[in-house]
Amino acid sequence: MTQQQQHQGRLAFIGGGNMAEAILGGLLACGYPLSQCVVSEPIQARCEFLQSKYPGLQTLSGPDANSLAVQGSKSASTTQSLIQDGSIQVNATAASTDFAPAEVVILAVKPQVLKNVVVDLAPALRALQPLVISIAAGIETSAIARFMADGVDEEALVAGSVKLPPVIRVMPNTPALVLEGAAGMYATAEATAEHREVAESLMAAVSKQVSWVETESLIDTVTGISGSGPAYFFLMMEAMEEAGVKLGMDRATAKALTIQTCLGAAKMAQLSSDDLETLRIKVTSPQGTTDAAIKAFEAGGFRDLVQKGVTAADARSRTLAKELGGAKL
Ligand SMILES: O=C(O)[C@@H]1CCC=N1
Repeated sequence: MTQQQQHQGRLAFIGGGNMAEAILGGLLACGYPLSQCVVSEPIQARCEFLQSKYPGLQTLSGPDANSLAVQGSKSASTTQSLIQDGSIQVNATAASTDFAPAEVVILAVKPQVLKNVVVDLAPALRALQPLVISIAAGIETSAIARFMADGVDEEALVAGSVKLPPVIRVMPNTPALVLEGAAGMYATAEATAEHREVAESLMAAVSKQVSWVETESLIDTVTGISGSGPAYFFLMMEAMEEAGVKLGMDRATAKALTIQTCLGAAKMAQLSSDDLETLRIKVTSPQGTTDAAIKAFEAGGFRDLVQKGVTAADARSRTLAKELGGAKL
């Protein structure tokens, strides 16, 4: 049994966008049971798309969809009545409308709506104590804890009479869609070793690289490197394709050569025991063609530019944290 298959508990995805789909698709590809997954997604057309792609998947849409996804449905008749009163639509095969409360809740909504979503779910989360995994960029675990504590006396929290669920923050990236993701993870002190293992096994289904960071601020740096990173490589590839076209090559050839070069370089970097600098030097004959290109890049301040780009993403992640998580409820 692979590590990815170890945890097979009830999973609730809150938000059914690209990243949720990537994680779900990867888990199913690794043998995770479809009947254990439920997706709450406000856009009905998106639910239908997910249903057609993953036949039998339970998707929920409507005002109570998030809490139903977390709390589960005690019986098919409960679900039926919810459909009849029009407040919720449950798309599932009749046999699987009865589902248990979530053991893991994956918060996969845009950072801008995370606060409202978590505040709405707060009583259910406190009652059920699932492992909460957030993939929202920029929202700190302390903010998520504050949203989950909505309406609770500070004293009750301090005294421990009200407990908040453990939170693990993940910054995945879109190559997860093709099972080649890279993810950074941060766990709060409340998360146990078992919680960490569950979160890691879920993310490992779609990520070839899963790295834990010891301080939460490093999640902002993960965002600057691997979260936003695919776009940097796409930009580089766009520029190389364009350069080929300007030099007289047809676009399709320039694109294909660029993509395979990027893939080949990444694979070499991954498989070789040489460091990145040595790999570069091995391609670069003295006074040769690569040497000419690298000199042009260095003269244009390439490294400094990359530093600036990564730093800008890191800084934006920190600003998002202040904008979206900082305000007291
Ligand atoms: O650009 C963004 O805000 C998100 C976070 C990392 C990748 N995309």
